[in-house]
Amino acid sequence: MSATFWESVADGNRGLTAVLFTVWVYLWLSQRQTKSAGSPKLESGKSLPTEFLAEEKVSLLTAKESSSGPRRIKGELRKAEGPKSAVQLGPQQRVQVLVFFSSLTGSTERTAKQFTAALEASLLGQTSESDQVFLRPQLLDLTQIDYDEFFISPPKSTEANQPVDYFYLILLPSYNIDTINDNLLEHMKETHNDFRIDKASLAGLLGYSVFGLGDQEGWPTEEEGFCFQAKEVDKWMAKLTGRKRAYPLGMGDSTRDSKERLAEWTEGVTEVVRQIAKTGCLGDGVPGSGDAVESDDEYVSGEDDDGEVVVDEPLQPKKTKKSTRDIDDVEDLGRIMKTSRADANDATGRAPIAIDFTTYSRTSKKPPQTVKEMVPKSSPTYAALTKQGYSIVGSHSGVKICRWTKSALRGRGSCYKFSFYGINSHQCMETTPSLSCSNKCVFCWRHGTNPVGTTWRWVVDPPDLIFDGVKAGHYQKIKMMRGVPGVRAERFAEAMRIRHCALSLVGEPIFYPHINEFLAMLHGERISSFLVCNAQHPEQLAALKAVTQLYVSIDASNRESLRRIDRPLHRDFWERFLRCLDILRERRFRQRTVFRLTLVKGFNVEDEVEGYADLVERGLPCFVEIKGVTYCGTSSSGGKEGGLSMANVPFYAEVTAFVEALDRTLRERGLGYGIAAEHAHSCCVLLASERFRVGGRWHTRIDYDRFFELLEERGPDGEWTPEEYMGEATPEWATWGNGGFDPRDERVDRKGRKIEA
Ligand SMILES: Cc1cc2nc3c(=O)[nH]c(=O)nc-3n(C[C@H](O)[C@H](O)[C@H](O)COP(=O)(O)O)c2cc1C
Ligand code: SF4
Repeated sequence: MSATFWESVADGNRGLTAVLFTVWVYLWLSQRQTKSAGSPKLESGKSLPTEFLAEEKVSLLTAKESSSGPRRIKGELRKAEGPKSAVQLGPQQRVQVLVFFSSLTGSTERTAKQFTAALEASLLGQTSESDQVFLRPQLLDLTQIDYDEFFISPPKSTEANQPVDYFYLILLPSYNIDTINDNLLEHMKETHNDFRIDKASLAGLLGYSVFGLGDQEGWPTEEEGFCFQAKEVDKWMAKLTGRKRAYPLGMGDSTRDSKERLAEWTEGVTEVVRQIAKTGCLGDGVPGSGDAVESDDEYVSGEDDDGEVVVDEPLQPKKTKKSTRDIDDVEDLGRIMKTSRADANDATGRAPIAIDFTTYSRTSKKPPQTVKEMVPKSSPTYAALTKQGYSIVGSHSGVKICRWTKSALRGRGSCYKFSFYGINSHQCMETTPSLSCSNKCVFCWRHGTNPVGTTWRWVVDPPDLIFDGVKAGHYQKIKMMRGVPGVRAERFAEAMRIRHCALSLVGEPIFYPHINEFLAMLHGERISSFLVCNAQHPEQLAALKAVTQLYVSIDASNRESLRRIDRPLHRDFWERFLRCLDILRERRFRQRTVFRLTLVKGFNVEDEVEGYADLVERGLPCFVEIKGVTYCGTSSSGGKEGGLSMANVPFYAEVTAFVEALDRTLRERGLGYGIAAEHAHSCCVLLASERFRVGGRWHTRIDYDRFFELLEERGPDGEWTPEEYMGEATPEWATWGNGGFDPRDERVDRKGRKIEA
């Protein structure tokens, strides 16, 4: 009874308190509105704009509010509206860059002063180009400012009709002793967690970036504390600004490479600030524009490298309107090509080049009946591919950054080609000049929508259009990684120079009639070429000029198994396949040749070791890569006839057991192979010819500079041997038995959680 009484009193009290609180808030808000309507200016504080404040004790403008009531600071976090809407600068809007620093022993202060002066010269030098006006960048010492004035909400201009937008740059040394850095971090945490303040109260900033200084002699790795406070500040700024990281966190060792690292970071940051001035936003798709996920699992996708992709939803083909145009004579080809490519050419001004039917079959006498685009913009394939993150270039080429490129940018490991051949994943472009191929492999996720054919029957885009387009597409996608948490400024800067090209995305690169010209363009820019073909086009393979590494996919060891797994369109698929192996055999002393085996349990693993050994004996490739198929889906990717499930994905132990059996068989036959390297992370093992073992050590890596020298000296048809561009010894960590994970990076699982070694 008494309990009920006291409960009702308490309830009554709660109700009364709520009413009083509401009345009080209402009064407070009305008072505030009246005040601000009459006074658009800030109530106190100095104006920032024009004087250079480096040496001053800076006491700056503030958003001071009445202290008599709770203050609600509103940020402007925008939810996934698309990048362009992130921040819109009006004409003649003024942009103020604020450079914050802290320093105990003076080096960061010196660096920050030089940096600000350089930034000022650079920014003010180009103001006239844009509608925006850059105010002189201001340097602010974190020991001298009031955090409430800068790290709760952005400062406001003192002149109402002259709005200013702010961009923050923070240069911060790390200290594992108590310093001002701890106060700043504490302030940021409190602001973010303060229920009265919007979680992203700094979202009104144009953007921010952080550069950390540390000392790797005392704190060698990030795990051991190198630049740990800069990392923390970067993280909290991402939260407070609603992910407006405009450029990746930079880090430099003040005793070694800080100048170099800072120069890279400065270049990137300056470009971003300029871009903001021109466009009013952080750039296409930059997560910092307001639509990213500040979490570690943002890039979990159902893809693996090299186009061996399987996704959860099988893509349904839609009926497309059939072209009714027939070709009456050869001259009509030109007319039809012109009309069918009109929109694609508008942008480039480059016309498609003469069609070149690549079938070499003697029986095919009739030209195809229509010439159309392989992947028109209006097609379901186009929609499906772009949805999956592919950029379609012209009408039959594609580019996409693979998950390893993203992973390497974030210091989370590179693909097996770094471990085996020294390919930097963050400098690797994955592309194909032909999205079409002549197989319908069960493990190809595009089954059902991809264009297939035994002959090239589409409009042909010129190689320079493709080359320029895929590079632009790749760089655009790299730039989109700028604001992603964990991206390393150093790798980001390196990634803006493509050094490798994996021609293996999807489709069949040698199907493209001008593949040799395309390769010459790659090599002309010293971009290495790893070309994977499906062993169905022997004539094109025979006509192929030098590539850095030449692959054929070996998806099965015998005719029946290959028919079942690749579902080839060519009736003479097995003969074509064997002819390709013979071509590789001839090439083995001129090029690095590779067999790539993709193991699919239930399809091409069981009882096939002897058969694979026969194929190796026939083609004698320099290397044999063996990889378990990847599957990340919930339903069949191949439809009723050939769908895969998790049951088809071999465990790494099953892959290694297979490799050991194959290795044994090859040894028994005296073929001179051995297990050279592994990358357990991607379920991949490398068998190599003894030709690549020197002084008891495997040398699977490539001397890329030497490759280009040979190419330049002797031309793409020139004679040289793969041994001539053999690189240094395979690093110990990559050799068989050592796992193959790059020790510079941090292992994480698919959710971004750290995996202990
Ligand atoms: C007491 C002390 C503690 C430090 N702790 C760290 C640390 O935890 N992590 C790190 O990367 N560097 C650390 N450093 C290195 C400094 O961050 C580095 O020398 C920096 O450049 C100093 O900048 P300043 O001269 O502007 O203070 C420490 C240095 C000192 C003297
Ligand atoms: S080689 Fe290039 S495209 Fe292929 S997985 Fe590695 S980084 Fe990605």
